[in-house]
Amino acid sequence: MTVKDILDAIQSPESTPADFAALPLPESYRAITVHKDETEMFAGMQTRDKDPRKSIHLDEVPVPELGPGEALVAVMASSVNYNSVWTSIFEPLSTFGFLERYGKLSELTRRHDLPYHIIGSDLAGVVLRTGPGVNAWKPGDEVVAHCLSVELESSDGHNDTMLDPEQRIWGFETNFGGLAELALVKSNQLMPKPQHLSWEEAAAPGLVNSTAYRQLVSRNGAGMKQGDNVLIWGASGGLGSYATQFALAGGANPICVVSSPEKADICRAMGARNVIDRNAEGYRFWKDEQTQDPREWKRFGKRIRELTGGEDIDIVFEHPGRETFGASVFVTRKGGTITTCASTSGYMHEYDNRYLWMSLKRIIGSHFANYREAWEANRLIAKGKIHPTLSKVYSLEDTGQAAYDVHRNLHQGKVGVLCLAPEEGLGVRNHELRAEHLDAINRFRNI
Ligand SMILES: C/C=C/C(=O)SCCNC(=O)CCNC(=O)[C@H](O)C(C)(C)COP(=O)(O)OP(=O)(O)OC[C@H]1O[C@@H](n2cnc3c(N)ncnc32)[C@H](O)[C@@H]1OP(=O)(O)O
Ligand SMILES: NC(=O)C1=CN([C@@H]2O[C@H](COP(=O)(O)OP(=O)(O)OC[C@H]3O[C@@H](n4cnc5c(N)ncnc54)[C@H](OP(=O)(O)O)[C@@H]3O)[C@@H](O)[C@H]2O)C=CC1
Repeated sequence: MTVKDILDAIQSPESTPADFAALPLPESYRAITVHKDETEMFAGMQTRDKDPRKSIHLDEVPVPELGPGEALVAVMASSVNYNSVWTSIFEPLSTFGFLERYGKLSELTRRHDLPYHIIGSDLAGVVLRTGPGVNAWKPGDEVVAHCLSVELESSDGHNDTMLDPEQRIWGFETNFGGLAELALVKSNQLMPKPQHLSWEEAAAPGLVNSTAYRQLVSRNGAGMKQGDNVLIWGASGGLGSYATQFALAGGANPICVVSSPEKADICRAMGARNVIDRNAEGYRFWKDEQTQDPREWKRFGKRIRELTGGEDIDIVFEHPGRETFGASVFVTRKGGTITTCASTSGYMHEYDNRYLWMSLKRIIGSHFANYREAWEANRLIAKGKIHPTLSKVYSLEDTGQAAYDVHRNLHQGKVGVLCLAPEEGLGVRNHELRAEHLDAINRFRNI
C-alpha cells in the first residue's frame, strides 16, 4: 500500500466512507522537515540571509501512531505560513525546544519529540482514520484543519481555548504538520472543507484568516465596528489580505499600507479606497538602529488624515513590530486600539508612552484564534463572504523556494503547496457558488 492508492481513492467519485476506512495505511510518507542536527547552520548570519531552501528537506518519514481524539488526514494541499519561515531559519528560537517540551507532557505526546520536525499549519484533505472517541468525523470526510492544539485539562482554557496553558500551534510547536502527504491532528481541529474551492484554495486561508478574525473582528481582539478606520500593515500579505476583506465586509474603512504599486492595485481590486505605498512615500520611522523619528510618525499621520478627511485611526492591525510600532501607537485616535499578533521586524518594540496613556489608547495582544473563532472564520470562507488570497502554488518538492519567497517578501497574499493533489483546480464540489465568486477567488492569482 502506498500513498498513490490513497490518492486514487480520493479521486474516484465512487469511493465510500467504508472504502476509505478499509484502505490499509502506508508505512511511510513524504513530508517537509527541518533537522535537529542543523539548527546551528545559520549561526552568525543576518536574518535576511538565512535561506529556507538550505534548511528545508523533503523526507520519507514513518506514519505516526494514531491516538485518542486524533485524526490522520491525507493532505491534498497546504500553504506556507510565516511560522514555517521562522522554523526554517531557527528564529527566534529552534522549534525543537517546543517539541522536547511537548514530548515531556505524556506518553502520547512523546511521539512529537523527534530529530526531525514536520512543519506546516494548514491543510485541506480527506480523513483517513480517526482515533478512539472521535464521532463527529469519519474516513472519507473532506476537511480543512485549523492549527490550534490544546489539551483542555485546565479550567484556564475552558472559556477561551487560546488561554489553555498547553496551547500550541500545530506544525510549529507540535510535529506531524500539514506540509506533507499525511498529517496528524486533533479531531477538534477539523472543519468542513469549503465546497466551492479547490484543494489548494481551501488550504490557503486557515491560519491567517482565523488570526485576522480574532485580532480584528472578535471581541477578544479589537471588536471592529461599522465605520471604524482600520490601519492595516501589509494589507496584501497573508494576514493583511484577510484583515482588509474583514474591514470591507464589516463596513469599516481600511487604510491599507503596502510596498509597491502592484500591491496597491490588489488592495484597490479588493475594494479598498485608501492605500498608502510606504515605499513610494519613503517613510523612515527610524533615523538609526536606536532612534525613532517622530516627525515621520507625524508625516504618516497627516497622510492618513488626508485620506480619511481628517480622521485618525480607530484600530491598527499590527504585525511588522519594531519598525512600525511607534508610528502605529502615534496615529491611533484617542481611545483607539492597537492590536498586535507579531513582530516580523523585531520584537523589542519602542513607542512614546505619553501618546498611549494621555490619549487612553489600548494595546491588545492577539494570537491565532480559539476553536470557535477558527470555525466562524472558516464558515465565512465556506459561504463565499471572504475569499482565499492564493497567488502562486508550488509542488511539495519546491516548498523551500515557497518559504524563501515569503521570507524575502517576494509574494502576494498566500503561497500554496500541492501535497497529494497532482494538479491545481481539483476538489471543487459546488460549482454554482464558485461561479458566483470566481473573480474574487482568482484576484491574487499569478500577480
Ligand atoms: C499561528 C501562527 C503564529 C505565528 O506565526 S507567531 C510568530 C512565530 N512565533 C514566535 O516567534 C514565538 C516563538 N516563541 C518564543 O519566542 C517563546 O516561546 C516565548 C518568548 C513566547 C516564551 O519563551 P519560553 O522560553 O518558552 O518561556 P519563558 O516564560 O520565557 O521561560 C520559561 C521559564 O520562565 C519561567 N517563568 C515564566 N513566567 C514567569 C514569571 N512570571 N515569573 C518568574 N518566572 C517565570 C517559567 O517558569 C520557566 O522556568 P523554567 O525554565 O525554570 O521551567
Ligand atoms: N500570532 C499569530 O497568531 C500569527 C502571527 N503571524 C505573524 O505575523 C507576521 C506576518 O505574517 P503574514 O501576514 O502571514 O506574512 P506576509 O509576509 O505574508 O505578510 C506580511 C506583510 O507585512 C509587510 N511588512 C513586512 N515587514 C514590514 C515592515 N518592516 N514594515 C512594514 N510592513 C512590513 C509586508 O507588506 P508590504 O511589503 O506590502 O508592506 C508583508 O507582505 C509574521 O511574523 C507571522 O509569523 C502570522 C499569523 C498568525
